[in-house]
Amino acid sequence: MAELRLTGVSKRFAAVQAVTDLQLHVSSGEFFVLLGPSGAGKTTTLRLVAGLERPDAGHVHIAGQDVSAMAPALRDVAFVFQQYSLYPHLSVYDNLAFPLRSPLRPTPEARIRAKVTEVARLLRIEDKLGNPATRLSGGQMQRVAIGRALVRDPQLYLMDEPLSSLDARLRNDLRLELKRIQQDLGATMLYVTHDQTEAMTMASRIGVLEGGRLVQVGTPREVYENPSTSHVAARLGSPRINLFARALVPAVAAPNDAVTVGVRAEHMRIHQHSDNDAHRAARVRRIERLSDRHLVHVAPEGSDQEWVVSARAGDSFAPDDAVRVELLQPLWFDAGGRRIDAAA
Ligand SMILES: Nc1ncnc2c1ncn2[C@@H]1O[C@H](COP(=O)(O)OP(=O)(O)OP(=O)(O)O)[C@@H](O)[C@H]1O
Repeated sequence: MAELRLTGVSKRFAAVQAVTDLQLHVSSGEFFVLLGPSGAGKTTTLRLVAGLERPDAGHVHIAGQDVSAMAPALRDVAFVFQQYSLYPHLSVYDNLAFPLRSPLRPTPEARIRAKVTEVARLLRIEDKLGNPATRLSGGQMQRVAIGRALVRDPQLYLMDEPLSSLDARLRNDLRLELKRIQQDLGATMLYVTHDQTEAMTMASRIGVLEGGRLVQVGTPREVYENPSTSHVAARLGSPRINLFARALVPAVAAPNDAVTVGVRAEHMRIHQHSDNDAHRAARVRRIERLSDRHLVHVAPEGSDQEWVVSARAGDSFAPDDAVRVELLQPLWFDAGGRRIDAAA
């Protein structure tokens, strides 16, 4: 497995600047997740690494070698696309064996059989090896597509939303399996998603892309706890962070330039009997009962906003209760959405 380095990589398609001056270092054995909304430049970044696009500027290094001008087939990367692209006339076995039968990598049949069997077992499709690829469920087809990348031992795996076409249950299962497999193999992974749960649970580090620029890189915890912008704050976490105007909480001490406040549901506390003016008066609207906690939706008095507050399952609230809400860990942002230190 190898490290990946992008330096000053930019790519434009006609009027669209898809990625701008990307600096990115993925260490050997790291599971690096590129997270961002549609159009942020995630797929373009993967395609630049795979060699399916040429950068207008900058360089791509894999294992210390500058591959910027190298043909895709010579880069020794395995790419899994969003939609499974299997050979329908071949069996599952032959689909999995296909990359090993490439003239570029002649492999003895006995070795192919061992590898295909091992990967089929990892992905729990051993009993499907004799099936035609078309006689599989969507989830099984996507497992085969992932398996085709895993049978090889490339320097780098590139995965473009490989789980997005699957139903929620299968996505959960495969998320855990992929992470386990990546750890077992010690594989270097560059993985694209717009699903924050995938990013939070799978990544060693996350890079948040917005408008073709990397706006923050860090461990899931760092990015969650210390987002550099209000956009990044909104990208991670479920329920979504509560973002509102600083003017809505005038009694709470704030840095001078603060325009927007972000407070996560678990960083708000509801008081049923409080006369502390720093706690914002609000009214309960509705309660979502989850197994381990309740999400209480409250409206600050005199506003049309709704905040979501996480409360213990034992706490009892009812719609229309008059309450006060304490902000435990507010994050402050300036007019441009940039984070300001609470001490500023
Ligand atoms: N071949 C192309 N020709 C023209 N424009 C392109 C091409 N490929 C990508 N783009 C544009 O570049 C921008 C980035 O696209 P990209 O596919 O990398 O985004 P993404 O973050 O992967 O989005 P999604 O999550 O929707 O796949 C978009 O505005 C897209 O329309």
